[in-house]
Amino acid sequence: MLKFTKMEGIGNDYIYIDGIHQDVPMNPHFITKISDRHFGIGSDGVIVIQESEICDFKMRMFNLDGSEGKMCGNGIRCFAKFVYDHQLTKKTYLEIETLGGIKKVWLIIDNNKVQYVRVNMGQPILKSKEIPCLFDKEEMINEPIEVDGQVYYLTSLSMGNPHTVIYMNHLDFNIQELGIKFEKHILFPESVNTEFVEVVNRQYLKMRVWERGSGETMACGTGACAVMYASYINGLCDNHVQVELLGGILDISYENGEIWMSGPATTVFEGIIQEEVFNV
Ligand SMILES: N[C@@H](CCC[C@H](N)C(=O)O)C(=O)O
Repeated sequence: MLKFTKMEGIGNDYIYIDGIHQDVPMNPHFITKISDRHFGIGSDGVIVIQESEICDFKMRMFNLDGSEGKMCGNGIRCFAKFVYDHQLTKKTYLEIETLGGIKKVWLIIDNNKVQYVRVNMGQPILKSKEIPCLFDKEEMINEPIEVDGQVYYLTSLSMGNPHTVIYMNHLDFNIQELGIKFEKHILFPESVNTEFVEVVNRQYLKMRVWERGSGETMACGTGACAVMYASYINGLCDNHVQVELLGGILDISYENGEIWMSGPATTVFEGIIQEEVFNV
């Protein structure tokens, strides 16, 4: 049997499992099964807490379809709350190893409770090769790309994982139909997370996201950071914005070449996964 905690960061929900004291079967069958909203616990994916040789902890994250993601912005805030609440550490400043690099995280505690979490998300990467994006220019900033006979202007970057940002007049559109076209687009050999953005003003952006491996989610932390930076370099916003997603608002800023993200982290419930679920 495996203990788990269901947590969410503005509606981006994952199943958190302590992989330090338990053996976690990190295979796609197990991930998709427990993430299923009918046959499992229900989530956008799974996050496993591991020991790290270079940091306080290591975060592994898996999307709904079982694919492994390199970084997760909403996930890392909940990860930090998890290790603090489960007394795996007493520290309120943590360095967390991810496949998308080392992230620095601060827990803001009041009344013995984690009130919100602030993360240094590092430097955004624009180089096409490093995203990776098979575009013939070094960077893809507001470039016209034809998708199914229609032209969209794409700004692509990595926040430790790949993103492409598209500006829209409004966000009332069929994301199921459009999102998948970018996720599977030949320009992105490792697939891509796609953010659709409405600029409300220079300090307030609205977005919807289509995540690779999970489809539409209520929120994406790395996506909100990608949106902030893309909007900043396109001259559409200041260096400190509120980003509104379906599940809530994140505070994102760009200071001295690095992106900062602040937002909530919430525990929903805890439970035990029966052995028959993972012994297949
Ligand atoms: N929801 C996440 C991002 C999760 C990973 C993404 N789908 C990928 O595969 O890159 C976030 O909050 O950043």
